[in-house]
Amino acid sequence: MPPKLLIIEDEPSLAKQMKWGLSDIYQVCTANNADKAKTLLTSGAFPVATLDLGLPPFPNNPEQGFKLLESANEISPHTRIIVITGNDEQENAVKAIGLGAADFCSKPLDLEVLKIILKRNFRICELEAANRKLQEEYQCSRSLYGMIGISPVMTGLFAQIRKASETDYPVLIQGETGTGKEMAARAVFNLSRRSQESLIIINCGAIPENLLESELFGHEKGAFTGADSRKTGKFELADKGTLFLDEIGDMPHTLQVKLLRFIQEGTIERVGGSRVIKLDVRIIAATHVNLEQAVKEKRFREDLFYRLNVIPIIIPPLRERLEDILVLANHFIRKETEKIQRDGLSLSPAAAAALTSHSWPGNVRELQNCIFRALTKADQGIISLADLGLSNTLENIEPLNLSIKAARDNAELRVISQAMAVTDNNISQAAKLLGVSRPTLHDLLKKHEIITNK
Ligand SMILES: Nc1ncnc2c1ncn2[C@@H]1O[C@H](COP(=O)(O)OP(=O)(O)OP(=O)(O)O)[C@@H](O)[C@H]1O
Repeated sequence: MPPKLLIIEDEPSLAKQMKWGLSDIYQVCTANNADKAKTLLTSGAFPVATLDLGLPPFPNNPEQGFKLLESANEISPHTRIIVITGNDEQENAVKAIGLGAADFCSKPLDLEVLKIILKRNFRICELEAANRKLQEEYQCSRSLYGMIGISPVMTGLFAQIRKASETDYPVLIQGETGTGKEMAARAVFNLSRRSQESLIIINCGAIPENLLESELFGHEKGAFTGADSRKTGKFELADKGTLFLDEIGDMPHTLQVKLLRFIQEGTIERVGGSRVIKLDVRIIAATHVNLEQAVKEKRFREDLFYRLNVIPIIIPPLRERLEDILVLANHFIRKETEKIQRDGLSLSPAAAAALTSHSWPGNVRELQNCIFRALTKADQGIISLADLGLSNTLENIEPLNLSIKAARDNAELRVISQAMAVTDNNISQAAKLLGVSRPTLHDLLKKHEIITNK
């Protein structure tokens, strides 16, 4: 389909001439007044529009055109407006550009000149659209509702979260402590059609068993000693919305049965009550324990596990996504320094290397705390190795050599040694494997002081 062009022109003969001359290149629509132009622009369907500044009710005055230009910038900010002005109205053209017009073309119109201007502006529009798309994709692949990650596993995880949010099925998020399970649950909720309703969060591991039941399902007045009024449980509070059951692995067996019943039938009963209450709640559960193992050990009901695990989301520990560590660290530095208005702090190379070689048993939360702690210690503009206080990794860090040359030399040495090993020091075969000539390999062997007996 040819791209759409809007011609805003009140002079019927000129509009007709332009339409006739441009219809074989563009899908041309015309508007002979500002109101009609605004209505058409609202669709956002026109990458480019031409605008004759003199519009009714004052065709000899450019003010109506200027006003429309300003509104067009708001109604359809991506439309490039080409202003059509009289030859002797240079001032108006300049003013129009100042108000946001992309270009101008003088009257009397030379159709060939207009075609060149249009072509250029349609091209710019295409490039701008492609750039916006790239930026959106880039942003989407690096973060999702505050979750940062550039590693392939994290970008894959963002895609999984988006998919999960399109349905109403239960989601089971598994991952070590501090990996971002709650963040992932919030992202699923925020992206889902239920995002305007409540997200109710309960940590099943933090509440004693006897209280957890009434916290979740509510109780009737007099249900037990001390129940002097009726209590609405989290399930009812989450009606139409989402219930996030954190640390589901810690849920006692008796409550696992009640949860299973809810998932199967969509109903609950309050403690001490006999009324069956039908609810519409999406369940997201999370745990740091290996639930499959817990099922094997009969600590968790197998049927409930399968009911919850309809959409499994597994968040890998930080040590399995090393690419994310510095991105996260810099994110936390930026976020915190903005808060405390202390710009320009950055990690020293040694500190950066220490962060990537630490094993992070506490995952992202531990990294975040480590950065916050370091920020309180860092003076001047640098966060040093000592500021991080990662005592257990310090001894393991070799003196730093972050030069590209050293990295290349290391890689070179490694592959040459491997090639020589697999070919039993046969220079011709090794050179072939490495994709270099024999003399080059000889030079490289000399450079790396690799001694061969052949
Ligand atoms: N990908 C991420 N990007 C930015 N911040 C993150 C990311 N993952 C985790 N965090 C931060 O790390 C901390 C821990 O995250 P969260 O509470 O979601 O983890 P969790 O797995 O639910 O932890 P727990 O197992 O203790 O319940 C939070 O402060 C969160 O903001």
